Amino acid sequence: MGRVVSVQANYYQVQLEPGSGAGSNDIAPAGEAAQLLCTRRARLKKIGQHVMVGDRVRIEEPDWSGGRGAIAEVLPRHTSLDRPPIANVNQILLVFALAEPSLEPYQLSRFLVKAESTGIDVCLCLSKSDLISPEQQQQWQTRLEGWGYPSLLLSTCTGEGLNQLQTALSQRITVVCGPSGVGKSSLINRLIPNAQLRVGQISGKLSRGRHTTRHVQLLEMPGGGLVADTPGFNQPDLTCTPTDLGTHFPEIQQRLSACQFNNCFHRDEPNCAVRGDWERYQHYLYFLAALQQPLLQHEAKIESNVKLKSKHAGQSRYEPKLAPKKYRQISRRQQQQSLQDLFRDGS
Ligand SMILES: Nc1nc2c(ncn2[C@@H]2O[C@H](COP(=O)(O)OP(=O)(O)OP(=O)(O)O)[C@@H](O)[C@H]2O)c(=O)[nH]1
Ligand SMILES: [Zn+2]
Repeated sequence: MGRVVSVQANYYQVQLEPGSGAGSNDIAPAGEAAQLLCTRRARLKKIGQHVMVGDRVRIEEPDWSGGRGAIAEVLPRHTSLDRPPIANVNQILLVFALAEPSLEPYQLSRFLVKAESTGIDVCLCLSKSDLISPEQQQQWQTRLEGWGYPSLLLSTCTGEGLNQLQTALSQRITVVCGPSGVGKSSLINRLIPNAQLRVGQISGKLSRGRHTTRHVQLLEMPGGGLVADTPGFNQPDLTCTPTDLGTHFPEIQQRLSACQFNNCFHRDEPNCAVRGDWERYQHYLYFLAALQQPLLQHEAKIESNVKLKSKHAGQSRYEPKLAPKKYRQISRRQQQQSLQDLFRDGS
């Protein structure tokens, strides 16, 4: 048995589990490499079984001296991420710098919502603690606790928090993410000395890091556990539904039992207990509006193509409108116009 730690074309680098295998030929002889370069059995191709980084796999016919093998089976995945494409991740390490680049609350919120929407545990780290005073550090921590997130202070310069980070990463599969230039690669390099990930320089004026991290790869921690670096990106897109958005805010979850509605957007519903003066309420409203916008457009399109038909017993249903004669098709401009009217009426 082993774990796929990287994929290149049709080859899979598999880290072997210590002492795995039943027959004598299945057990790696002492002193042989702990990784095998594997292909995927034709049978797996036939059934459309893909192999991802993070997959736990069974290897057949290992060639110990050549360092080769063939993947015969992919075990069921516990989780599966799209970006980066990694299976069985059980922790997201979200890294934000306290300075250089400065911590933007909306941006952090967006990353938190995105991370929560995967359903995977989130561990929040505040890096470059050496750049701000202990009082300021404390202020940030207290503020983020108000959001529902304890945070770990880190610095690769002073070494603050690195032992705790090592403990947090051991025995788990962790993906490290966050904006560009916050020090993700530097942290991994400190924890895994032979990782040798490229560390970018903050580019002068913009205080933005360069995108220097690529290739999806799981690296083994000295104390156990696997970790993947990801390229920094500054604005993750939110893909959850407006209805689900509230479930990604710990503050809303805390207040939910007091809300009397089960389909509430906590916006202007009367007597909603969630609406209120908690700090991220404005973030919530902002994201909600952004998520609802495309839906409104979609609904407007449907409504312009159907009409509501009343049926007996108070029932009604939508039926397609009779198509206008071909030569009298309405212009795009008119269509736009009517969509805009709909928005005005609806708002
Ligand atoms: N002051 C200070 N600087 C740091 C610290 N950690 C990293 N840096 C610097 O921050 C810059 C960016 O570091 P990286 O490790 O490349 O950041 P990254 O998050 O991997 O960046 P991307 O690969 O672009 O996503 C480098 O110049 C590092 O030397 C820290 O703890 N304190
Ligand atoms: Zn409510």
